Amino acid sequence: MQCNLFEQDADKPQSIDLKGGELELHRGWLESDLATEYFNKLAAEVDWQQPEIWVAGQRHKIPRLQAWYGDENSVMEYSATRFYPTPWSKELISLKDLIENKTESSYNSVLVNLYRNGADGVGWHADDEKELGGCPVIASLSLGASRSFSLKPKRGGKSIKLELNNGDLIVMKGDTQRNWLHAVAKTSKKIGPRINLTFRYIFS
Ligand SMILES: O=C(O)CCC(=O)C(=O)O
Ligand SMILES: [Fe+2]
Repeated sequence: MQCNLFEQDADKPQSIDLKGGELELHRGWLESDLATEYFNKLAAEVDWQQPEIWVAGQRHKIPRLQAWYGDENSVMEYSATRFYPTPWSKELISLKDLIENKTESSYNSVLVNLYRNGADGVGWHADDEKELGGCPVIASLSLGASRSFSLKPKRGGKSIKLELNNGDLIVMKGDTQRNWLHAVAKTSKKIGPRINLTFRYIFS
């Protein structure tokens, strides 16, 4: 068995080695009781919507619920739809402040997704909209049920799968959005709801 020469520092994120991308993983960044408290508050209070998008000439409801919060000027385009942010709630601004401190980056908006069960997911995509700039830092917090988060190189090659649990925080940065796609696959497993928050900085 190979031993780790360095003691894991609980405060230090794990760096996932992506060729042409950077990903930080902060396991259990929020302690599980606190993460569950945030989950419950957000599930009840977020202004959940189920937007429709165009896929191959047809309108479809996205397979999850979604909401967009942020500063007034952080307007976002996603799958040919414009999203105007709802003003920050108390919980969301407190999470934003904590995550800004932790990740030493600033954010002016957050996309919140609710995966109601295993039938909800998000297909392969990159968060590479022009409003996010060339090298976006995207901080992604997971609350509630565990789900598999996958990444695969745009040019083809091996994919990477991470199980994201209640309270885990990942940060995608550098060229990750330029070179990699990510997804949360649907699953037939009987699982409960999960909320994911991706904090972003929108240039307008
Ligand atoms: O739910 C997740 O972990 C990812 C969500 C995502 O990729 C997005 O909102 O752009
Ligand atoms: Fe994404």
